Amino acid sequence: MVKETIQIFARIKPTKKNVAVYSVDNENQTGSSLEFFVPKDLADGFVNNKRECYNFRFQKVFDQVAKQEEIFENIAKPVADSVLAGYNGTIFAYGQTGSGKTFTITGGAEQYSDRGIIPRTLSYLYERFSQDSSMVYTTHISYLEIYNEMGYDLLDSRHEASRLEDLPKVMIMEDQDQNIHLRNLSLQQSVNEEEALNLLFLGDTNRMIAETPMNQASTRSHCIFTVHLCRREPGSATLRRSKLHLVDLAGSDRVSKTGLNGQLLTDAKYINLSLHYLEQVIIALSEKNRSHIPYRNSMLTSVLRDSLGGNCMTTMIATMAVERRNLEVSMVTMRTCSDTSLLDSLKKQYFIVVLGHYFCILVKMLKKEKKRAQDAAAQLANITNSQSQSTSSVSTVELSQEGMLIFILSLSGPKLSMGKQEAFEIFIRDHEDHLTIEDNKSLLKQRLMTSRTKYYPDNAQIKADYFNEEFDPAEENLCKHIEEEKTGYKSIVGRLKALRTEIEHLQLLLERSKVKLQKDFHKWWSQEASSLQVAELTFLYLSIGCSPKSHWDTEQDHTAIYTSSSGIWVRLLFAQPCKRFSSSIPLTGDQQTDADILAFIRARQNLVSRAGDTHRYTHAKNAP
Ligand SMILES: Nc1ncnc2c1ncn2[C@@H]1O[C@H](COP(=O)(O)OP(=O)(O)OP(=O)(O)O)[C@@H](O)[C@H]1O
Repeated sequence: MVKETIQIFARIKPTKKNVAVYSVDNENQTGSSLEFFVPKDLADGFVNNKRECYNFRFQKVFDQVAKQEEIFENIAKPVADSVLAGYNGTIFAYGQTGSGKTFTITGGAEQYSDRGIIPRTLSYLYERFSQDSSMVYTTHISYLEIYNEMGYDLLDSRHEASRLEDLPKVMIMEDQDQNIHLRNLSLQQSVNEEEALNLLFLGDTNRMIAETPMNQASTRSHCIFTVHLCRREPGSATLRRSKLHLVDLAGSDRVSKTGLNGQLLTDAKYINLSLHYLEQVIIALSEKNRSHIPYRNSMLTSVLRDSLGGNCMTTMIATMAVERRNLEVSMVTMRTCSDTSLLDSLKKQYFIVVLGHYFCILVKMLKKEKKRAQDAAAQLANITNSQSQSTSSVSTVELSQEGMLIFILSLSGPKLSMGKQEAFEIFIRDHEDHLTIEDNKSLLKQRLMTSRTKYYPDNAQIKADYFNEEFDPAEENLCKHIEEEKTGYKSIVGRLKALRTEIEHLQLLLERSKVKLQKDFHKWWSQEASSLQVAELTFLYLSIGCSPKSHWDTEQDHTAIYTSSSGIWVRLLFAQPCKRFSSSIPLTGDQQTDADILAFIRARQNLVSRAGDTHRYTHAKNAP
């Protein structure tokens, strides 16, 4: 039933002003293509100094006029059908912020016809249930939000009254068979379309929305609306379960271009990182024979793990805005999406590289031949001169016919034009008398044609012969070496990219740890403050116990030195600044001996430690 596991469509958001130049070709049998023309002198910001024409391929491209119904019929209905047949399915909307992801997945609020994929799919599913009396269907709905790598249940009734950080987080659990279970995510039964829609609306009101420079109501999180379907024949205990994930991904903002900062910037970093991991998973899935799929890198891919690839039907809708100012980002979306789907294009690129390499070799060969032919021509000119000076000697030419022909070839390039061929014939005729050429002219011509075939890659035998005869092994080694270097650099670049991603990940973790540390510190400090008061009292008591000749010195803000009359000193470290214990404070108290004072300090050490470990006695020894 499920033929293609990953299908990628493109949808272009209606735009009235400043539309970029593009064309859609849906007539092609192997898919649709979307071509963008980017003139070099685009005035409003995007300077294109590379190509002018960009072509991307998709399963189908839905241009600006496409209605929601058309999107449902072409994209969502086949996936819903496969879910009804018992397979898992996933539909994503991927694209720049403000490009129409939410409009496509959930729909617009202005008119009934703007209903998106979710309400239409629910409607379709319940209609199909009612038509099929041979099965008993049960549906449950879950609505998960992933915001900054944390999962939240959008159907949790505490959402409205609580802050996001106070809500229970959805945790990913994995059983022995590597099945994913989500703790704290509720599954709510919906017996009809109306109940399912109510759950959708409840979840939508709880979504994380913020105003960004690109979209007034931008979804800052990935939202996964899942229909859990269970069907069985009446009277049978055998259940068949399937899931349909309808995913509205957060917008792929270019942080440098969209002027984000603060929380929005942090959001964007999380969003881009998780989209990057999703992209890696989709690329890995589309590669045949790939054993490891990196699902665990992000929460999004972990949650969708059992509904991507394999028997599941995965559909991606690349949404894009085609205003000229959005062109650069839209092209990133297209590049991401079209590359992931059309792995063939990678193979084509590889073929082009190989071809390019072959042409390099060809050019080198031609240069060598040209040189040989030039030498031969010079030799010929010498002989002709000496012929005209001495007519008695027999005319012999050391020039190989091959070299001669190649000389002519080098004048014209691989395609010998008629003009050049005539010139060649005239050249032969003029010099016929001076040449001792065994072959006649027609044979010569025939050889010329044979020689030319060497320059075309279609005759493997000739090519092999030629390479054996003519190819310089040193040059070949050099080429090999350069290729190896190139491959080495490519793998280094790949590793660096992976490292950058890793660093970004670590930075996010670091930021999270910082916040946690700050929280912990505040908690610790409030407890500490009360115990400090006890410690302070102890210290005052200690200072009263000093003899008049002894004194206190503040060494730094947090340390003070007590020096006794006989020169015994103790350095004390305080959690709070202790300026007020300077020697100017008049000391009162009993005349105690140094031994008394040390015994006093020792006796209170436990007390002070118990008071919060704020005072630590670092030294207690005789002064030098
Ligand atoms: N095909 C469409 N037809 C009419 N209006 C559209 C279409 N696509 C998008 N819009 C409108 O464009 C605006 C932005 O769309 P939307 O909120 O769906 O973008 P988004 O990609 O989900 O953005 P974000 O990632 O920031 O959440 C909305 O007002 C929406 O109604």
